[in-house]
Amino acid sequence: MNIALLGYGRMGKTIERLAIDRGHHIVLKASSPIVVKDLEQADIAIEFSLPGAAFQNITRCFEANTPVVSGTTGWLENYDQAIAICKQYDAAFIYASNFSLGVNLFFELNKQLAKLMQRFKEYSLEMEEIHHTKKLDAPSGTAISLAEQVIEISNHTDWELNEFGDTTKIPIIAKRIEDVPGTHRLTYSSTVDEIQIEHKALNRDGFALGAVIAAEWLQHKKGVYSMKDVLGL
Ligand SMILES: NC(=O)C1=CN([C@@H]2O[C@H](COP(=O)(O)OP(=O)(O)OC[C@H]3O[C@@H](n4cnc5c(N)ncnc54)[C@H](O)[C@@H]3O)[C@@H](O)[C@H]2O)C=CC1
Ligand SMILES: O=C(O)C1=N[C@H](C(=O)O)C[C@H](O)C1
Repeated sequence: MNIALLGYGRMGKTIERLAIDRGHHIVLKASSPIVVKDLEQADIAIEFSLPGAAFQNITRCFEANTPVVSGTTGWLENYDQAIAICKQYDAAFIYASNFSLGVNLFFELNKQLAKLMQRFKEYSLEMEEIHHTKKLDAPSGTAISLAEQVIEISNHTDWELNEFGDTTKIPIIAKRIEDVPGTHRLTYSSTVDEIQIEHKALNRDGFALGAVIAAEWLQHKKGVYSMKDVLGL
């Protein structure tokens, strides 16, 4: 495939390496806003940029009828509008807060555990996410996805960042430590014990490989999909 990389930072560069290993060609490396014409050589776009840039990049792809895979976090207040534009142009789109196989398996584990725990009121839940100090958004997109999965199943009504006061809300503690690629941990605590699940990324290759696999899967499709569709979960 001819791939346009929209965003050529830590993720863009990792995706480039893995995509070339899989026999693909990089035809665009964009680090600033694009126009429709920039996409004319591309079979697909992979978008990992900044929260303030993602919506415009994604909608340019819809206008160009270039299928787009996006992993940028922190822009989801515009997600519904993006989906409407995707449908208007009969385009193709996958967004995931986390493209790694491991985190997508962890999402399934999280839902199963939340279902099991919801009857047992003696346990309270808290979540922790740890990322490198260059990360712009908090909490992470993955932490928000995990919280939304629990909220759908349990009596929690919302999540809150670095606050513990309201027991109806899931506290998410966001820590920033040099060079950490991404760790997510959920802890159910009672007065006598703790049950904990954790996903720890060891580097960025899992995120990048998942995005390339999603792009290969999306190439000849129309419509809006998720990593659940790609992985058959
Ligand atoms: N969904 C997933 O699996 C993952 C998502 N992410 C997310 O991906 C995003 C990017 O992460 P990193 O690569 O670590 O960030 P980064 O800061 O290393 O790279 C972002 C790049 O976007 C460029 N950029 C700025 N404006 C642009 C525009 N208008 N169009 C295209 N590029 C533009 C910047 O110059 C920069 O090089 C973040 O939102 C992060 O949270 C990161 C890892 C995995
Ligand atoms: O910014 C990052 O680095 C990451 N961002 C994603 C998120 O916000 O969940 C995915 C991964 O944890 C790395």
